Amino acid sequence: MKQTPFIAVEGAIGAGKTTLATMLAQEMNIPLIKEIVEENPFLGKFYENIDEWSFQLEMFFLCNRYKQLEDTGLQYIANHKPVISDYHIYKNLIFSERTLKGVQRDKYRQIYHLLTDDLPKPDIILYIRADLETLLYRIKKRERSFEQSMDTAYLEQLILDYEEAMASIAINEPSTQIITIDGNLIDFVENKEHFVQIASDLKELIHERIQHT
Ligand SMILES: Nc1ncnc2c1ncn2[C@@H]1O[C@H](COP(=O)(O)OP(=O)(O)OP(=O)(O)O)[C@@H](O)[C@H]1O
Ligand SMILES: Nc1nc(=O)c2ncn([C@H]3C[C@H](O)[C@@H](CO)O3)c2[nH]1
Repeated sequence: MKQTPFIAVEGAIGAGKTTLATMLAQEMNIPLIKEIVEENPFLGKFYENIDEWSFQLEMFFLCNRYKQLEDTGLQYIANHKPVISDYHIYKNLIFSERTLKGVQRDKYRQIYHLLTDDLPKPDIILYIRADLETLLYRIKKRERSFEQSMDTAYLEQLILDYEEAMASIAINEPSTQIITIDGNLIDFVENKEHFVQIASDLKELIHERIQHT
């Protein structure tokens, strides 16, 4: 087991991944690998017409994350340096299995495995589990214009897909440790004690992993 962990923060849209990953990177003084959102040319179009734009959008996310994680592997993981990201590569499949259909979905799956099977995978996932009401509130609060017309059913389904995906990782990748955070009750933005607790649990887990190396 590696001593220097690769940590990923995950959760459905608006769960607080970027916020928490940024706070932890600062607290632990480790580099942050962050999703590129603002420069994404397809997101706005995608939310207007999912069927029309899903393939371009999913491929765009996949290519960007592939490049980022390839660089992360070379720069940090190969040199045993800890790092935290605000996503797990697996989220590409969580989304694409919902948004793509037929031949496009089959082709995407093949490309996904070709590109990602040998990429570094996180040792620890911080999974922020939040319900529909919480996510809708945060998406509204964040005010990204293209997300305001998001179909509630899409988000509701995504919450279920995330639950399934985390359960599947827990079974199929037993070396990956998942810490689940109750995103409805734990407010690491407004409540300092909540953040301190998350950081302390994470540090303890990292310490335990080192002890068992
Ligand atoms: N625990 C929390 N309590 C209160 N507000 C929060 C919490 N976490 C995040 N927020 C707020 O919710 C909004 C969404 O957070 P953030 O952008 O970190 O989510 P995300 O999971 O990275 O989103 P995306 O899936 O779109 O990448 C932000 O305005 C953030 O300040
Ligand atoms: N379809 C689709 N596939 C992805 O892999 C993916 N990753 C993130 N997103 C959406 C959620 C936020 O609106 C916004 C920022 O996270 O982008 C995605 N949408």
